[in-house]
This record gives sequence, C-alpha cells and structure tokens, in this order.
Amino acid sequence: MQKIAIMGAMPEEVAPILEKLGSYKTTEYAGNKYYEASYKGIEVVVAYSKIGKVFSTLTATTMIEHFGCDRLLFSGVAGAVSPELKVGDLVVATKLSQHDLDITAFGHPYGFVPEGAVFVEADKDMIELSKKVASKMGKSVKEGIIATGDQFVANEERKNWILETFDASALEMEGGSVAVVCNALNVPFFILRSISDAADMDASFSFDEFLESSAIISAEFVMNMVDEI
Ligand SMILES: CCCCCCN(CO)Cc1c[nH]c2c(N)ncnc12
Repeated sequence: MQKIAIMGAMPEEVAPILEKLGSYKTTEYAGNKYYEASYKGIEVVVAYSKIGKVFSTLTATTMIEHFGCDRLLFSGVAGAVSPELKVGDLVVATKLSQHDLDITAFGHPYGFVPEGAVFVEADKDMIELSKKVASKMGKSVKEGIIATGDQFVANEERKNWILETFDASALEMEGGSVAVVCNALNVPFFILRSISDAADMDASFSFDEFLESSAIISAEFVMNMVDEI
C-alpha cells in the first residue's frame, strides 16, 4: 500500500496542497505537524519542515521512518541561478548538492565529505513522469541541478560561485538534505521548485512578493504528479 510524502519547507508552500486535499488528520510529532489524508485513493502525508537542511532532514526522515511513506515529492520555491530562469518558472531537480558543505582544506571538492557524494540523483521515473505532466499542462519545465545551503542567497557573487562550482540551475535550503535522506532510506524522491527570485541583491524583496504565487505554481504541478503516480 503506497504512501506518498508531500513536503515543503514553509507554510505557504504546503497551503495550496492542504487546500486541495480539503480534509485531513493532523498529528503533532517531533516539533512539527503532519497532515494525513486519502487523495483519490492514495494515502498522503503532508508537512512543511521549517527552513533549512536540519529541519528538512528531520521532517523527511520522520515522514519515511515514522509515517511509513515510500515515496517523497517536494514542492517549493527557489532562487534562480541559471540566467534564463524567471519568476514562476519550474525546475525539476536531476541531482542535488550542498553548496555550504566545505572541507576543501583537506583537498576535497566543495560539497563532499568522506563516504558521501557531491551530488545525489533524483528518481529517474518521476523525472520522466514530470515531462508527461508538463506537456499535459502545456508548461515548460527545466531539468537541472539544485544546490542547497543553509543561507538565503542574496548576492550575485555567491550565486555565480554556486553556478561555477556546481553548475546549478537553482538554489534553495532543503532539497539537498532531503535527497540524502531519501537516498539513504531507498525512497524515490522528486524535488520541484518554482522560481521566486534571482538570488541577487533584490532577492528578499522578490521572494516576499512572489513566494505565494510561485508556491501555488509548484504545488499545482506536484499534485498533478501525484494524480499520475
Ligand atoms: C523568510 C526567509 C525564507 C527563506 C526560504 C527560502 N527557500 C528556502 O528553500 C527557498 C528560496 C527561495 N529563494 C532563495 C534564495 N535566494 N536563497 C535560498 N533559498 C531560497
């Protein structure tokens, strides 16, 4: 019996999903709220982790280990790294890295620690499925690398360094840790982000302005993915 985790980092990112579900059971666990529902005959668990790699690690692990989810989809917003991406554009993660993980003093590459890997690859089947959903919706979706770090990036210099170092299309603060959790627990995962800003000096203003609308764009797409799974 499959059970799908639908995750975000912020209330605004899961609100459109909860609205679509209508009714759900709320469980408080480990400092977070988990919303369970049956959606078109599929068991789903929805939660927002709170911001950053630690909170998202806790929530992803809880959804899998405590609630028994066997698949995880993430919906949220991100800063654009690729210059072609504009506010509202969708990015599907092909693989994810942690741009602030740094033991380069020992000669290791950025984002690497022993017995780890710079990149964690997302589930190929769900990436394929996203192409079908995108064409059904008449939307173009960019597949690309997402770089994750515990910082809201609001300057060109850091953004360009992330582009050069990880060849990232977008950046955010949870996907890379969710990827490590799902990979370690052998749970297929799909990470979708809608652009809210350009990770430049205007990022915080753009984020405030477009969080809600971009979160809705991402949530609509993720729910269409769930319909097809
Ligand atoms: C109140 C502050 C909320 C910040 C949360 C931002 N999320 C984190 O996942 C996505 C995101 C959108 N734009 C970003 C940026 N420029 N840098 C990092 N992360 C992001």
